Amino acid sequence: MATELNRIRRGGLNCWQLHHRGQTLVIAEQGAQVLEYRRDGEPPILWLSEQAAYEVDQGVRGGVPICWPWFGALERNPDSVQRQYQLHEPPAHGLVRQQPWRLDEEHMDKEQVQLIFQLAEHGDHQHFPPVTPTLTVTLSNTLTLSLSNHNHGNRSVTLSQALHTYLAVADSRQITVHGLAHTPYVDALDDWQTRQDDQPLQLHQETDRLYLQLPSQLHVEDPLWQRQIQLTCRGSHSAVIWNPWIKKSQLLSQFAPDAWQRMLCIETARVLDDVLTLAPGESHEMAVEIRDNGSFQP
Ligand SMILES: O=P(O)(O)OC[C@H]1O[C@H](O)[C@H](O)[C@@H](O)[C@@H]1O
Repeated sequence: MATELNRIRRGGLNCWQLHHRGQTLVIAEQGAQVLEYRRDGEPPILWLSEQAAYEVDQGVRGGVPICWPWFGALERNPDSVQRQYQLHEPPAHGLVRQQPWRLDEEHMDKEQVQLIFQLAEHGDHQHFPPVTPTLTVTLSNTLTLSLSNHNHGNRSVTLSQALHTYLAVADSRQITVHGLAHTPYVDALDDWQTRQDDQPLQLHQETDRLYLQLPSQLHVEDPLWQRQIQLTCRGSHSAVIWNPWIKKSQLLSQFAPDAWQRMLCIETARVLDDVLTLAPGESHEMAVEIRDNGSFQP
């Protein structure tokens, strides 16, 4: 099929659907949230909840929500991030997941398509720092998401952020994540203690870890789907790995009780010691390339 970009509706949300080089990508304007990424005839690369609600003012469970200008609970962020906001009940994962974004630029050729999204109503939000976030989505035979920030104010700004990537897996109990051994992580489920493993990660229970000092490449081996997904990161040395497992799944919105078996979040981030400080006039780019390497030798 030739390259095609169409405006579509998913429930109450305006979205863009892109077909290019045997791949399909769907992006909601709300939150500039990538919802789907798949190769024709193959299992999806990104996980999207079968219970997803496509409603205005509600983040969609799955795909790649953008967490910005803080990640997770604001009170768990370093003081340099927290002190910039005086909010009564700050929402988890910042301020832009439910905001309208707009497609500002599109560039297409035979090799790749690039879509550039900007926040639509940046100036109207009194709590935003003087920083413009931009999401650039590049689809070649891989998907690259790049979140850039430009400080247009006259004071330094510190923020935390994440591309909260939900990967689809055949069975989360069977996968192995390479690249995490000997890397310190903060375990959000164990009193925020710092730990380290000497083996590649395999999941046996609820997992919520903030890895620091990461290498630029991680690999997810999925023996049942006989494929390896490679994540290559730029402009980030931290990532959050999350799977809610059995009990927590029952508390989550838009999440089937057994959906934990079909997903794993690897969230390219700037968190904890890796938060991002931008001087006036400074810009920064954090990107993740998601590549399906196909089959691998176990
Ligand atoms: O339910 P949400 O606000 O989308 O957050 C979903 C998850 O995001 C991250 O991975 C956090 O580390 C988890 O603690 C959190 O539960």
